[in-house]
Amino acid sequence: MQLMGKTVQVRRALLSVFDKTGMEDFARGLSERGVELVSTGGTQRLIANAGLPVREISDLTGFPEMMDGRVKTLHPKVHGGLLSVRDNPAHQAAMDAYDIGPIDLVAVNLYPFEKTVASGASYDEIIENIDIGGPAMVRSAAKNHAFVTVVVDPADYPAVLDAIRQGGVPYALRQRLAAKAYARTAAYDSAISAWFARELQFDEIGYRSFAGTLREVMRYGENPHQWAAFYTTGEDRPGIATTQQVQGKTLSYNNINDTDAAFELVSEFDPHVTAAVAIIKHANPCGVAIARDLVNAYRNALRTDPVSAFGGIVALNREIDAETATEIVKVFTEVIVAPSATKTAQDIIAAKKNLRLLLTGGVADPKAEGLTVKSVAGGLLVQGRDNRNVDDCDIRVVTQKQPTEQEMADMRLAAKVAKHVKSNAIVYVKDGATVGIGAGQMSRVDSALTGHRKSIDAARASGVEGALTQGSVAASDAFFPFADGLEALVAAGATAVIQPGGSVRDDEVIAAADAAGIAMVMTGMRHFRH
Ligand SMILES: NC(=O)c1ncn([C@@H]2O[C@H](COP(=O)(O)O)[C@@H](O)[C@H]2O)c1NC=O
Repeated sequence: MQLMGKTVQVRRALLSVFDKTGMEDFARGLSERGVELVSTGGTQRLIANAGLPVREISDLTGFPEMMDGRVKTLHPKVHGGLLSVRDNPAHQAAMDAYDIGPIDLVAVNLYPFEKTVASGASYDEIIENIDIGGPAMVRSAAKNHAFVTVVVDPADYPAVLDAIRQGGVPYALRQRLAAKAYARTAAYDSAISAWFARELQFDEIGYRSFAGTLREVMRYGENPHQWAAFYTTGEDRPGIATTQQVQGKTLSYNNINDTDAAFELVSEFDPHVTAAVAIIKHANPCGVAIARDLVNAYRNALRTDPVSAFGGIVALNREIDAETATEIVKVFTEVIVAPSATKTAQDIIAAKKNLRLLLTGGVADPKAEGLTVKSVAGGLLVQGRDNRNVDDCDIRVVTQKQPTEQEMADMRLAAKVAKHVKSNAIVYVKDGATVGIGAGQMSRVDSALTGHRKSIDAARASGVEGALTQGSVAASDAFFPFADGLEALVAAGATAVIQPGGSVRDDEVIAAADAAGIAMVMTGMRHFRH
C-alpha cells in the first residue's frame, strides 16, 4: 500500500444522507472542484434540484433501489469502489474485470434510530429505522481510509472542502474522520442493542455497550492532571445532560457531577406539592429543605451548614423568582440549577458574571427506569437506577411510642435526602429542613456523630447554644447493625428515627429506642449510595 499516508485527490464522491443539513453547499463545493457526484434517492433529488450534476446510485449499480430502501447501496460496485486497495494489482484486476470504479469520498449519516425510539414510535417503525446500507458504507470507507475519506458529521464538511480546494484530503484528516466514523457506527449499534435489551427486558445479554455523543471536552477532570469529557446518552431526562446554560463560566467535571447529584435530589419532590432546595458540596447535600415557597426553602437549607454551602451547587425544583435569586447570590455559589427562572431572577443572577445558571425545563421523574454505570478496574458495574423512595414503602412503627404527624412528615423528608447522601448516611430533619447531615463515614455511629457535631456548629453560627438536632427526627440509609448508632441519634436529641430494618439485632435496636422513649419506623428499603 505505497499510496497509504499520502494526500488523496477526490474524483468521485458518494453522498447518501438522512440529515441533509449542509449537503447542498457541500455538493456544490465538491462539484466546483470537478468531483463526480453519485447519490441515493432523496439526497440525489436535493442535489439535482440545486442544479448540480449528480448520478443516481441505480445508474452506478445497475439495480434499482428496492424493498422500501432496504437495498440501495449494498452492491459490489459500491463496496468494491470503497474497499479496493488502489495500488494492489489483484484488486485493480478485479476492478477492471467487473467494471468497478473507485469511490474516493463517502458522506453518509444514518437513519435516525435514536430519535425514532425517543419519539415513542411503534416496534415496526423502529426496526425500519435501523440503517444497514449506511453503516456498511461508513465501515468500508473507514477501513480503507488509506485511500478514502469518510464524512459522517455535517460539521466536518467545511474542513473536507477546504482540504480538497488545497489539492486533496491529507492522511491525518482521513484517519481522524475514520476514527470518528467507527465511533459513530459503534454508538449507533449500541443504541440498537440497548433498545432491544429494554424492549425484551433482558437483564443479561452477554455483551453490553454504552455510547454517548460528545457534549464537551473539559479543561480537566476531577483533578488538573486528569483528562475529561462529557458525553450525553440521549436519554430524555431533565437534568445535567439536557440543561441549557444561561450564563456563567464553563462547567467543570466536578460541577457536572455535583449538579447531577443536586438536581436528582430535588427531583424527588413534586414541584406542584412543595418547593424544594438542595445545596450540594462534593456530591453530598449540605442542606435540603422543603417549604411553601422557594425562598424559605433556600433559607432553611442554608441554615443546616452555612460554612459548607460556600462554593456549593444550589438546585431548586421550581422556577427561580427574584426573591430567591437575591438570597442565593448573597452566598458564593458555583452553580444554580432549576427548571426555569423569571426574567427578573435572571437579571439578578447576571450581576454575578461567573455564576452558572442552568435551566432544565422540568424536574426528572424519580420513578423512571434506567441504568447507572460505574467503572471498576477492568470492568463496568451496571445496575438499575435507584428509582424508589420512602413513598413506595409500607412503613411499620416498631416502638411503643408512635411518631407524631410532624415527625412522620419530617422522617419522609429525611429518608428521601438520605437516599442521596453517600453511605453511611445519617440525616437529621426538623420542621421541613435538614439540621445535620453525616455523610460517607465508614461507621454509622461516626455519621450520626458528624451530623450532630455539624448541627452544633450551625447553631453557634446562628447565635444559638446547643445543637439544631435537639428535637429532630433522623433517617439512616441502612439498618443499624448494633444499638450504638441509634443511641448516638438519641444523644443528638432525635425524637423519632426512620430506617430500613432487617438487622439480626433489630430487637436490640428497637429495645434501645423504647428505652429512650423515642419512636422508630422501618421502611424495608435500603438506599446505599457509594
Ligand atoms: N439500504 C441501503 O442500501 C442504504 N444505503 C444508504 N442508506 C441510507 O439512506 C439514507 C439516505 O437516503 P436518501 O438519500 O434516499 O434520503 C442514509 O441515511 C443512508 O445511510 C440505506 N438505507 C438503509 O439501510
